[in-house]
Amino acid sequence: MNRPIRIGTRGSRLALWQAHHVAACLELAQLTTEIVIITTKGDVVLDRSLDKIGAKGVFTEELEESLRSGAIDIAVHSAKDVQSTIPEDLELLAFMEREKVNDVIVSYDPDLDLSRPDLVLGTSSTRRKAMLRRHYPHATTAEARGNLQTRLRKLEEGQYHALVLAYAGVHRMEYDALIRYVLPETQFVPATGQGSVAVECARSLEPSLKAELQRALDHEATHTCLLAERAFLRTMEGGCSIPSFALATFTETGAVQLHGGLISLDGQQYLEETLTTADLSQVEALGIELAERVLGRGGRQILDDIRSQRAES
Ligand SMILES: NCc1[nH]cc(CCC(=O)O)c1CC(=O)O
Repeated sequence: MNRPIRIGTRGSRLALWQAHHVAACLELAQLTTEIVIITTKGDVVLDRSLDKIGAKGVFTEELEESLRSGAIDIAVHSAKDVQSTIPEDLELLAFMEREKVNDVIVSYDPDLDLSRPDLVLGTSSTRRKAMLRRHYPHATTAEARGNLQTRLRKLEEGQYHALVLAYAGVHRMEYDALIRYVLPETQFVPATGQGSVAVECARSLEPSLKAELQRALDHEATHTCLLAERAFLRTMEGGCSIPSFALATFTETGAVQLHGGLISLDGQQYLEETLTTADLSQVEALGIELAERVLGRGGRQILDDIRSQRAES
């Protein structure tokens, strides 16, 4: 191809890091690139928490429109922000090698004491809020919307003692020096897709170009894990506003282990399951099975409770 690959991205610093990462991988494969910045609803509406904006794909919709119109060839997302079901005419072409998956606690205070009774932690994620209620019941959580830089400014202004964030974003933005604790991924199980970058394209993109892009960008082990996690998420009918969690990893013998579940908003009910398959063609079935078990053991009730609590607020 003799014209540059047009890479669509949101304009936040983390999104741009991801887009430049994609561009660098494509240039290694002798392709030329051009980055096209696209503003999404999630970037504009900053005064409401994500579960109140409600719509699926608040960070992805405008990018998907640009794929359809041909204004861009590929769209780059944090894999975590990609809805569990994407439109028929689009496809996820690649999942890039995953960064460390953990959530971390970030603070300007090097002596931050997590046991202080008046602890205020900034987060807008329903999963993190619920997990914090479970593991740090003495802590209060406060909304922390906006991009990483905005959240860090609020932290610096003293709106919270610390923020709970994904290691991947903190590291990519080079704020490692502010990390006070790395939360164990067995307890603070990450959101589906956390730490990976997803690359989306139109199904109609030229097949030979698709194959070339995939060779340059896709990380097979990450892709396999994300298929399991995303099948789980789809079956949970979740979206980012439901406090479900799932993490797939490879075992030493090359099998895929999926650990996932659901937590109630108050952190009181916690359902988790772990399933393993050595047959890598069955990882999506593994995700579906895990979600069905969680739903059957009381997860359906937790989801109904969350829906009725939301309807009241
Ligand atoms: N929902 C926002 C979002 N989407 C991806 C990341 C972090 C990087 C990643 O997981 O890929 C973040 C911020 C956060 O959760 O701290």
